[in-house]
Amino acid sequence: MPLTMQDLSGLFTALVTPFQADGSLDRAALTALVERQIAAGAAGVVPIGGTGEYPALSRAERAEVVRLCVEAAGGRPVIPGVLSTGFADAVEAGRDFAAAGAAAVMTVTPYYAAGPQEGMRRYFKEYRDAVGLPVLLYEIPRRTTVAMKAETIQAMAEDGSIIGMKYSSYDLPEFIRVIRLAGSKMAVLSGEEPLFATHMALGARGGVLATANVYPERWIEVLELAGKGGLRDALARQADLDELATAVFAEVNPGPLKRYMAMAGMPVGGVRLPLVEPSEATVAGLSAALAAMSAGARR
Ligand SMILES: O=C(O)C1=N[C@H](C(=O)O)C[C@H](O)C1
Repeated sequence: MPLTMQDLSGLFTALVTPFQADGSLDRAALTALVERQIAAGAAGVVPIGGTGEYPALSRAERAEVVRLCVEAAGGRPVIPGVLSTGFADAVEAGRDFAAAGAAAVMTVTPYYAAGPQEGMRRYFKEYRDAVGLPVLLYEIPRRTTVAMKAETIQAMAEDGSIIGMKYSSYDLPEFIRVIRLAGSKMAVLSGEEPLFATHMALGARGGVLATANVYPERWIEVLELAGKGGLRDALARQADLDELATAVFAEVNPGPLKRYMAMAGMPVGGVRLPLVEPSEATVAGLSAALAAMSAGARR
């Protein structure tokens, strides 16, 4: 059965891509990471997004990562990122991932040569028809400079181009407009950790979160509190995670996150160029966040 918007609820972990000391894929660490997420109750996993370093991987490595995630996910949906700049490469990647067993793809708005809103709507309509997999729109203006209008997202949902989207933006008024215009036609997932509880309270059905690599259970707690209308309790439960998010996103993700994972006893190797190891100041922030999370675990 193809994935539908009803399947897009709960926590989806934006997976890092573990590397060995020589920079090659660490297949065993990736398998263990996926199994940990599924055991914790994640609804599915999202490999090779920004957190998974899509731009730094070869075509063959991306397909291998998807295949390994499908093997380890025990039937839970694997929804790989497609971060190619334009149509032909994005279609090629989507077809590779379909062959590797992906349940859907999370495809970023085309960037560098982005086009107007109507061009974006037509792009995703043709893209959906070309890849033959359900598609989630991935909007992240801070990385792409592309911001979608709620009306365009509504049109994309109504013409069947998308079954959902990851909303990675701090524009809360537009988020509310997306929920109002399109929230009954496709699933909105939050991609902004500091806004996650608020997005849930405003109508998101779940999230695609990077720090869930380390703390899936805590994010599921926040999700459940917010989903039951307990926004204040959800925000309180999220407080330690907010300090972690500030430290993790102090530099380009996933450099700080991978270092934090090593500090937390989950070694996943380093990042590939042009990303570099986090600065001393960022590591100090990560250490403070780890102390706060450890203290919070005892509460
Ligand atoms: O890889 C992802 O999916 C995510 N990427 C964003 C980023 O790297 O900026 C962050 C978001 O939490 C998930």
